[in-house]
Amino acid sequence: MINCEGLVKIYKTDEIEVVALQGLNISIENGELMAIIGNSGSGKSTLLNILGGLDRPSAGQVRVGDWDLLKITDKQLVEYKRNTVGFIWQNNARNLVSYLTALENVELPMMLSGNYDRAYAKQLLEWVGLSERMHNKLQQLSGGEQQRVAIAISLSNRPKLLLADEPTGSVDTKTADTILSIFQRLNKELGVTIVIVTHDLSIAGKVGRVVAIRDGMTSTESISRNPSIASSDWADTSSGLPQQAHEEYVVLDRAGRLQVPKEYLQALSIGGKATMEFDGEKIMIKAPKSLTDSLPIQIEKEPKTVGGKSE
Ligand SMILES: Nc1ncnc2c1ncn2[C@@H]1O[C@H](COP(=O)(O)OP(=O)(O)OP(=O)(O)O)[C@@H](O)[C@H]1O
Repeated sequence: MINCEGLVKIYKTDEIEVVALQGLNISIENGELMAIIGNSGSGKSTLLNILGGLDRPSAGQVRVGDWDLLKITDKQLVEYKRNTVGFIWQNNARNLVSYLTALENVELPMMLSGNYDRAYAKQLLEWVGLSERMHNKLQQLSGGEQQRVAIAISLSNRPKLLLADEPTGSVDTKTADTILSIFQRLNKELGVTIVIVTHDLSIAGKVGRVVAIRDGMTSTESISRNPSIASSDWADTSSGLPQQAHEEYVVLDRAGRLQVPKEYLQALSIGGKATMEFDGEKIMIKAPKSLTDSLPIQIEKEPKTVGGKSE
């Protein structure tokens, strides 16, 4: 469904350039329910905005289904956003109208895109557990209920891909669990591919695959052994993900490059250089033997002499 290779995004402002994605690789299968985690500023929202057609990539390859998002024209991008992708944000006020009912809110984008279908709008609200509240005005609904309306709206164009940026960021744990169950159900019943960007490790632990982004590149990937295990049974790993349920892998790009966590490098005082050994089974990266070796540039203490003259 999604394939990004060497994806680069550079934001240019008057004075500075920010490299938000620096050669990111990721593949997401059709029908997957997965999460993307990473520290603030690591490039998660940038990736999601590019996949959602809200932002343009600077270089690299990014494909969603048959669409090539690097080469897509502005006109095609409108069609892509209308037919292929649905979006959910943390701040749902962005796509809800407070003086309309829940049902009218779902019907509105259908009318605007010329695909009005009242039965389907009702069906969507049932799927998100709001059949009893669909005639209530938005302002009469709780934050969690409003977020569920936002999920229904995101599906109103029958997208193949659903992108959710911190969908549980402003709700309590119980509501977050409800929202995740809705995603699981939609994923299973509609077959829609769902990508969730989240800081919430308990959410991340309940999906099939979690990809961690660090400094605009994919760093590690955790694959669920058994997604149905309750998160409270799990022990934490260094990434904070449930150990018994997820197996963590480091991600290598095509050229064999990988990211070594800063903490590991700092713990061994590895600077610009390291030694690497292969013993037939393992690859070991170690700090250089002397401190001088670890400096990025080696400084020669004695000038070399050639034919009696200093060089
Ligand atoms: N429109 C923009 N103009 C300039 N720089 C930007 C813009 N949007 C994002 N950035 C920069 O790009 C980098 C990645 O930002 P991004 O929002 O993708 O990170 P994030 O992982 O989603 O962070 P958070 O979890 O805080 O939302 C950051 O350094 C950010 O300051």
